[in-house]
Amino acid sequence: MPVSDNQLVEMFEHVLTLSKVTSSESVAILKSHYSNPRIVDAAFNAAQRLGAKVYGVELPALNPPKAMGNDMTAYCGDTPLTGNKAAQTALEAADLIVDTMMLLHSPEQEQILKTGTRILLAVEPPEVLARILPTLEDKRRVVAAEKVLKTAKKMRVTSAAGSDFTMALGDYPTVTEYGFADEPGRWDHWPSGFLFSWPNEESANGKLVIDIGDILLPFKTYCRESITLTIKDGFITDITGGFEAEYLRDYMAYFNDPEVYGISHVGWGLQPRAQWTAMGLHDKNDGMCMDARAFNGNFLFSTGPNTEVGGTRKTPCHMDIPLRNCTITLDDEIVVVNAGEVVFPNTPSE
Ligand SMILES: O=c1ccc(O)c[nH]1
Ligand SMILES: [Fe+2]
Repeated sequence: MPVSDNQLVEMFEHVLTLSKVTSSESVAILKSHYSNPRIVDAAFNAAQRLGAKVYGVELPALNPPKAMGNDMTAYCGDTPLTGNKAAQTALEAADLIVDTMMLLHSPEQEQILKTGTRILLAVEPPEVLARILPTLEDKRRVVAAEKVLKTAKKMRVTSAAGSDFTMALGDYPTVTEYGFADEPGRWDHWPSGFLFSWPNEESANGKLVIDIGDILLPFKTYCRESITLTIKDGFITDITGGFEAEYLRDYMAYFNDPEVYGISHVGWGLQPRAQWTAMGLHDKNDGMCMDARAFNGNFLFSTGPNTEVGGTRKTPCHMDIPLRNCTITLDDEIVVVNAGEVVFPNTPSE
């Protein structure tokens, strides 16, 4: 439902406070013409209320010739910041950047983070920002899971639908998203509440069944008939099923790039306030549907680029695919999700 301007400013004040913004800091509001002006204004006002030095950086939009649709997560790589050294310098000067235009996981974003600048992405509709307003409990829950994932050497994912997928872990970092950027050099996304890592190169093998009701992003569709993916040595080698499989095959083939079939980040959702059903209540252009990525107990896997963690796959085509009812096991013994229920670390869901 509609969120008032006043509530929006109060929420930004809450999240910027959790992000440890102080009156001795500078806050840059990064925007483009397609940013939500109400979010831009609320971020400006909230940062000023906290006494920070606030400034805006506006970048002209970039429309890559092969990009389709309006979901910014669909097409990774170059961004409106690419090549704009002056703007990047202005952004690196900030202690915290509120990104309302979506730098995604671009190389420029990584360079900015390396200077110690914090980045908070906020592009979802105000109703979603309100329903999944970050809390310290969100951080506690996600960080508790991070302790388990970051020491794991192997992940196995199974499901009654027929998935049986394994991979080695450890070569890439673990990334947490709990909704606020409270540590130097941290990127986070409000709203969120999940964590992920990447399979060691060429180690992902097996079968993943995208079952009825599972979600395909950026299509923003609930699968109506199952799709079976065969994965060999880190790459999808076969996509079978009916119409949904044909649509996915056609979309990925459009990029004419073998790297689109690479398995990218893998992890699970830990946000009880995110709902599997939420996507069905929004238009496709309302945002990127973080409910789908964060709902409690999903297995979220993705395809395509892995440059943000030093990988070599720079392909622009990025799919995020959250599955329900999976069992995720780490190192053959620690079950973190059992048939879609978060079971370890045992943390009370709100
Ligand atoms: O918050 C996000 C959004 C998209 C994505 O691919 C990862 N994390
Ligand atoms: Fe992703």
